[in-house]
Amino acid sequence: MAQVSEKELSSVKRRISSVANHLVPATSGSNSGSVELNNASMSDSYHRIHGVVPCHDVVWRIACDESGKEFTDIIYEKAVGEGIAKITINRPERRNAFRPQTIKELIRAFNDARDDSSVGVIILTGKGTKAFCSGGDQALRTKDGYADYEDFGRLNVLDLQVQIRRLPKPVIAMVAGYAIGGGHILHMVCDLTIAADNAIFGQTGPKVGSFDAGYGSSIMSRLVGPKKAREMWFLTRFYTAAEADKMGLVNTVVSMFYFLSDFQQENLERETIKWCREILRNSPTAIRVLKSALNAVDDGHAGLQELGGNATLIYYGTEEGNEGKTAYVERRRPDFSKFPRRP
Ligand SMILES: CC(C)(COP(=O)(O)OP(=O)(O)OC[C@H]1O[C@@H](n2cnc3c(N)ncnc32)[C@H](O)[C@@H]1OP(=O)(O)O)[C@@H](O)C(=O)NCCC(=O)NCCSC(=O)c1cc(O)c2ccccc2c1O
Repeated sequence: MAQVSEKELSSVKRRISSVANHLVPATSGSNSGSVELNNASMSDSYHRIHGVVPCHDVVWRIACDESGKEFTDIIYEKAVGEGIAKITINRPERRNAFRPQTIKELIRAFNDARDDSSVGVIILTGKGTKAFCSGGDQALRTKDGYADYEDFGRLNVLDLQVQIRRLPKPVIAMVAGYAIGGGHILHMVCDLTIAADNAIFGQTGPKVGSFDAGYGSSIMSRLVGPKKAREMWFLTRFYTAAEADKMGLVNTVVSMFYFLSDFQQENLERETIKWCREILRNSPTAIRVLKSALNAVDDGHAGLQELGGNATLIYYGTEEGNEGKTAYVERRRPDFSKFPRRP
């Protein structure tokens, strides 16, 4: 039998390792999390340079917006020393169903996180492990929407959906328990969804006399395909996290907890933070433009406007753009002759 030389052996090893580097773990949701698994198995120069994503605990600090008004229906936090904001719907006794006040507070917190240049990623979640959000508070439903402190109804969750969609930073839904009705739509309009293994997804609209014929239908159809979207809306079934994963409704499923010695540790947030940190290592402008590009076709004119706004934003930072403004301010004719007409 022919002997294999050291050189041939090392060449085979290199090729196997190169192929292995392109494999993603077959199962998501291990306790160690997909990011760690991927990185651990990769030894190419890209991974040597960028290294593994840190997994130390995050320290949360309560945040407020510029109004300084306290939040009652949500908890708004920012991670100390990291670009992560976390917004938690805080009505666990109602399975985190929202009322108009909840939505108003969510809009305020999302506005603040958008304007805060130290924030690069926003997590949306629900208090406790039983529900992410169970949709509109049915006890407050009126003939014209949902009403709490006012004597007219609102459907202001629609404004929140648009806000999340247009927000130039990634929004990650961290889902434990039920994501139902308007709550299910909220997770769908987020850019990514990290689900715990106890998560349950579904629409109830046609059972409780409601429907979302906007993003709730169109984005769902994009995510799971037109047939599955019809199934979700027409039959109003609930789906497990594993089923949602298979349907493309979520990015990954992780076990809610893991056990370290005798202690039960929170795993869902740990994994979500890893995803945040991985995003935060990347170029914020690239992420911003990509988010608008990924939404552009589906969002029509509004989508194009968002993408176009990003082009203007970048152009303002160029010498060429600046020449136009400077010439105007100096009351002279602009000289664009030095700028290339690229092929
Ligand atoms: C989510 C559940 C499946 C959970 O069931 P479980 O058995 O775990 O818990 P309970 O049912 O006992 O609930 C505990 C407690 O919470 C109250 N609660 C739960 N969800 C709601 C809710 N959405 N509104 C009001 N209250 C809620 C429940 O009554 C219990 O209270 P107790 O006092 O009895 O302890 C299950 O709870 C469930 O199916 N919930 C209802 C889900 C639902 O139908 N949501 C509404 C869909 S419609 C919608 O969300 C919606 C909102 C909008 O703003 C729109 C705007 C524009 C277009 C469309 C919209 C839209 O469709």
